[in-house]
Amino acid sequence: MSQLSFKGHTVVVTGAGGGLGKSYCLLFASRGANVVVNDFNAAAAQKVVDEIVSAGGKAVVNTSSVTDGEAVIKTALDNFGTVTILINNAGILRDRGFKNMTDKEWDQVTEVHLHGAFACTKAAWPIFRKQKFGRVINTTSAAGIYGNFGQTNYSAAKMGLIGFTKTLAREGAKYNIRSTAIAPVAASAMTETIMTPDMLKHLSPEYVAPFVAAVSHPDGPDASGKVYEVGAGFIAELRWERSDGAIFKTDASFTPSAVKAKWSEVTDFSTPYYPQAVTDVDSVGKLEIAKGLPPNPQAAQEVRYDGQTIIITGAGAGLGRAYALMYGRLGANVVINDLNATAANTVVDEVVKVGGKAVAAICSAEEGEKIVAIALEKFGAVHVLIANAGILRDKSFQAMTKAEWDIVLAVHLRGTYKCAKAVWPVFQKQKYGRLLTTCSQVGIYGNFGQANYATAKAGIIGLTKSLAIEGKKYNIIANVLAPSAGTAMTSTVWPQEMVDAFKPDFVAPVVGYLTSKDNTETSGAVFEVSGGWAAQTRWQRTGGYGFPHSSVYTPEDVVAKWDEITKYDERATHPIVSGEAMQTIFANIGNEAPKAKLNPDAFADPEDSKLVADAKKEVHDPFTYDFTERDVILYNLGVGATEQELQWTFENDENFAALPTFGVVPQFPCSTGIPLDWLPDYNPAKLLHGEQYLNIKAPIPTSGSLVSEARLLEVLDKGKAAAVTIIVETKDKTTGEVIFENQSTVFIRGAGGFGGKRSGKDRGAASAANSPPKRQPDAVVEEKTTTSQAALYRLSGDWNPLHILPEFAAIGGFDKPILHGLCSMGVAAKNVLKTYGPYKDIKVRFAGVVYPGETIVTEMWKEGNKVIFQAKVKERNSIALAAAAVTLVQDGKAKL
Ligand SMILES: CCCCCCC[C@@H](O)CC(=O)SCCNC(=O)CCNC(=O)[C@H](O)C(C)(C)COP(=O)(O)OP(=O)(O)OC[C@H]1O[C@@H](n2cnc3c(N)ncnc32)[C@H](O)[C@@H]1OP(=O)(O)O
Repeated sequence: MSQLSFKGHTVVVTGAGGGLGKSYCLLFASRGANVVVNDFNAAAAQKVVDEIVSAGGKAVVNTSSVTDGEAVIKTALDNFGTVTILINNAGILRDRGFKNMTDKEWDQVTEVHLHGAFACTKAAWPIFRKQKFGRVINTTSAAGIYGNFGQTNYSAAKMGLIGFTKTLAREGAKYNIRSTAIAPVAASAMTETIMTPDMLKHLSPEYVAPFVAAVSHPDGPDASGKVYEVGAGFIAELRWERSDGAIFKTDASFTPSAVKAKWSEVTDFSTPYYPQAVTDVDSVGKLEIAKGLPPNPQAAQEVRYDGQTIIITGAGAGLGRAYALMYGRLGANVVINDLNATAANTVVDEVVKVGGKAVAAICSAEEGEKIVAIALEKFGAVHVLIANAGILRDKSFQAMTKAEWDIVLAVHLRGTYKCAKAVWPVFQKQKYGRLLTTCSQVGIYGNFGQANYATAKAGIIGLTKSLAIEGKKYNIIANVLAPSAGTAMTSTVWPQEMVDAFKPDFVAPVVGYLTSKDNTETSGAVFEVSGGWAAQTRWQRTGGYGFPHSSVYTPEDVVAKWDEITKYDERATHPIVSGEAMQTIFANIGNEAPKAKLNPDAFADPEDSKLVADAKKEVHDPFTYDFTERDVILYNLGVGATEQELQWTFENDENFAALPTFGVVPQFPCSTGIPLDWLPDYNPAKLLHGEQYLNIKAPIPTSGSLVSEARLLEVLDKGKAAAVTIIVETKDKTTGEVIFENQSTVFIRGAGGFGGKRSGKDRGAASAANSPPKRQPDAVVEEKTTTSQAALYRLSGDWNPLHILPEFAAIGGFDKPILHGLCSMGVAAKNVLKTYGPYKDIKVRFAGVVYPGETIVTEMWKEGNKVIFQAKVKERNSIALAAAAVTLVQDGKAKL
């Protein structure tokens, strides 16, 4: 494809004085974009601008804080009149174990990552909407996706940005504004300590930037609302995967003990589902099923809370109240936190009535220390924290005020942090703690009009996963619940009958099991729960694509490999911890393509037209062909070897071998992978195989891994047709030894007349005319092909429909499907081998078609160490292979 240009685009990159940000700036500028280089460090930003300007690009510095998004975007408007792409890249780290983390360290990280991204995006948003184009790239991290030790603040912020991205994607869709989250892996202080400098160079930001450019381009792939891990040339997409879950009867038998009895069903991913939005669950249907079930079976040992103290924030009503009553019934001491004193005190009385003990903690959920102090004073310990308090301030992103953003993040995310922080030392000291935080499907999938809420709720997932990791050795278990229930909060957005049907009581038992001492295994997990249904939600990651490290991949390469990057097939995985995810990325460091021996300059030709010269410059990915003896046998059968010839058809024969012309097979996908659609009037149905040259440079293995690299060698303009020759070198993947060289010429009827040269260079044996001597042939062998010959030969990798589909053959001008040229060659070459012994190279011209079922007559003339041959179709007395020859192996020792 042609180069993706960013001419006319203005890209704002935050935190661009070095590392990833700088790399983005250089790439966008090199492709014609105007760039705003934002960084606190004026000197660093200026250096990037200087580098761009001296290379002929356009860039300006901005040194504003990202929290002053207006000022950042204003620089773009003042200098370039608009902004089209915003890359929220600025970030800081304040790593610290949770116990010692200060509020300041928490706040600084959320300030830059979350409030910074909000402010810059908010300032760019109206411009994006007005011009009906915008791209937002938010920078997340594996620490946010999977959690990480010592990074609760960073994990929360980074996961928050995923919720933010997913919501922006929904809100921006109708204005052609796309938002994508990427988790880049690039060399950092952390990786420097565990990797050699040689490995680090493969983790350079240049292995991330082309991906960002590709998904930012107007013609780039649509990655809106999606999450990617990118590093070391490896790219994979992530999505949420949900278990089918378990359904419980919603009556008095729905207890934590019932949940315990069915827990393996909740976490069973054998029939997974891939929700896209909050609405992707049939809650009503599930509730109906729940109602019709028999009473729930209970676990043999009842889940109880006698003597345990539970703190519940926002417990004056709704879910919090339902949890409080459940814990009370099971013998717990419950601390009822709420801002509303009357509500809290009422719930205290209710808990006492059902058999528990309770105390009210009347304060904001952000006052974690105060709540914990009340718990300790009254009950002497805390065993469980349920961070449940929450508010809504829904508004479209365009209309959302900073105050609305701030308060929702403060109550949900900071409030959860503060309460967790306050109980943490208690939990650590007693080496026991159960923490349940409250997320929402909005935080998981994003939702229109809830950018603040989605960000806060997603942030809670990141925080909780990190807490689960840090808490492990202290027997602290932390999970996240995304409940749906009719409450005062949901009543503002749900119809009344839904509010009535989805009782908070139908969520509480799941909370009761997860926070019990009976749960010793499940930690760091996310659950969706509503109306008697409970399911687990986890990340699924595509097998991804790793670009080889022979050169840095390009945005165009990303476009070309998009299907592989985003394909969720059997290679997809479910990483739980960042280490697992990183492994694949680090593994790609070893993905070294064989050093390019095919020097592109060697094929440059002053007589080439610009069209051809440009096409020759394209670099193509190497192709790895993994094969077994089965592939060898299949090929041998495809060119007519029989069960009588066990050396070719039985893998345990002591002389088992591939026929020499098998050498065309490993390279075939590589040579045919070179695009030819740049030729004017290119029609693949009009393509015929014209000539083939194969040079066998080493013994042919019968299984293994071979890597082929292809380049355009020659393009000739035959007037009515184009003749294109491709050269391919095939090496053993392990040893690097060259096994084959192939030169394939295709003849594309109707694609000539583009102004190229007519005659090619002398390529020695590869282009020799090989005219048969005037005498009668020295040997003649006849072989009848079968009518299924092409159908069989296809299985060796040439899937061209010309050989099987009558309709396609008709477009190519044939009455019926024709035989593969390489199949006719294989048949004739096998008969040359049987007559004269092994050879080291072979060249043929496909002069006329053969139909499956026809008889191939091979006529041979031995001339020194060469055998010149031609092949005719007996039934039509027409030439099929001309100008053909092999060079015999002198010592005759090669293994057949
Ligand atoms: C890289 C990927 C590689 C592999 C992809 C392959 C995919 C496969 O699935 C496709 C196939 O297997 S197709 C089946 C095998 N091929 C055939 O059956 C083609 C048979 N040949 C023909 O029909 C004609 O020769 C025909 C049509 C080719 C030419 O006939 P005419 O149009 O009559 O040509 P003519 O007037 O004789 O000559 C014009 C100029 O072209 C040169 N030329 C002729 N035959 C050629 C050939 N086979 N290969 C290359 N060049 C050829 C002539 O020399 C002449 O050049 P100039 O005018 O400069 O003298």
